[in-house]
Amino acid sequence: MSSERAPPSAASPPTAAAAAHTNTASGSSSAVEFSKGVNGLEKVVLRESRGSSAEVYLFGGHVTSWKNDHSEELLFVSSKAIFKPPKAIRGGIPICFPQFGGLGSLEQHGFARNRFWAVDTDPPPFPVPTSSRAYVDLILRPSEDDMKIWPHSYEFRLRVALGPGGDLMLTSRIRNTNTDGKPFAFTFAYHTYFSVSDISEVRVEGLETLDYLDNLQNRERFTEQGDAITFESEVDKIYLSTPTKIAILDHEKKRTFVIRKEGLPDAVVWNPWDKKAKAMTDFGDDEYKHMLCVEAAAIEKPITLKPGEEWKGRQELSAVPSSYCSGQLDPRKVLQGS
Ligand SMILES: O=P(O)(O)OC[C@H]1O[C@@H](O)[C@H](O)[C@@H](O)[C@@H]1O
Repeated sequence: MSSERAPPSAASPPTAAAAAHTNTASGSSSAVEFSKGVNGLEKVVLRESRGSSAEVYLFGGHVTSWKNDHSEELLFVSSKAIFKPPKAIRGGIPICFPQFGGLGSLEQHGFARNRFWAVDTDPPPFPVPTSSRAYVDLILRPSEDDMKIWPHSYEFRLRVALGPGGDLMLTSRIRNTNTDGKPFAFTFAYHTYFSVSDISEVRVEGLETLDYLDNLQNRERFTEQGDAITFESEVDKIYLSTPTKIAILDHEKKRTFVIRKEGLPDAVVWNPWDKKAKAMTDFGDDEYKHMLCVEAAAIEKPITLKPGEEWKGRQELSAVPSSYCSGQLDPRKVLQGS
């Protein structure tokens, strides 16, 4: 197993101010910078030399921004998002753990998204080194109060990395550290809110013909028809045993998002549409038109870990220009290409 050299800031103390640094010699910003975000919440800014960037809040271990090298925001965050604990931030990439949705006794989507994470100053090495200096390692461990609602000891390590080409990679490593010999089971999702020009101009490729559980119909099981998925009303589906690549084609923006995932067999597709949008206090009435959640997840078969065991779940996002409108790009090639 090869070991990985940490970038200077990843080894810095977790206090934001102390860890922030700037490359004054070149005048350019450093790859990893710690600063204060909305309402003084601590955040980490990742920057790649070609101009792409990402932001991660320690509250929730929550990615709130991912920009390409033209400084275009690729994730949706609601203009009404409340950056105030304990409510999870509306948009970006909330982490759903140890429970997806209402599938258990815990609060909706579990508690990881509204806990304060710490910077992990000494993460165990990855088998394959991250090919970027722009990354940060975070860690979540249970508090005493957490143990009362979910009586398990664990270490949840999250690496957020920005690749040289602007790809955004999230790797979660969850280890059972119970000392009582007990296994635990959990469900999980990277609840990614993609920014889209107009939901009615968007299609999702890669989920056709698959079985799904419809959250709008008591999670009854259905089979998707052959056509690519388009949107004209509320949707809340858990697609099962999905391929490792899913594409979101935004015709109007001429942009395709590609989601690559490992260890996450399921994929949730969610858009609240107009009625639910109005019912959410931290979501603008018309904002449903400009977002789509496609969530790499492990839901149908919960992950079980014995003490000492570790699970890894990874998602990699890229945004590529597409000329699909003019018929030059076959969406299937997006899915089949490497
Ligand atoms: O409002 P929350 O808790 O962030 O959840 C938003 C949505 O998240 C999706 O993942 C669920 O499938 C939906 O059922 C849910 O409404």
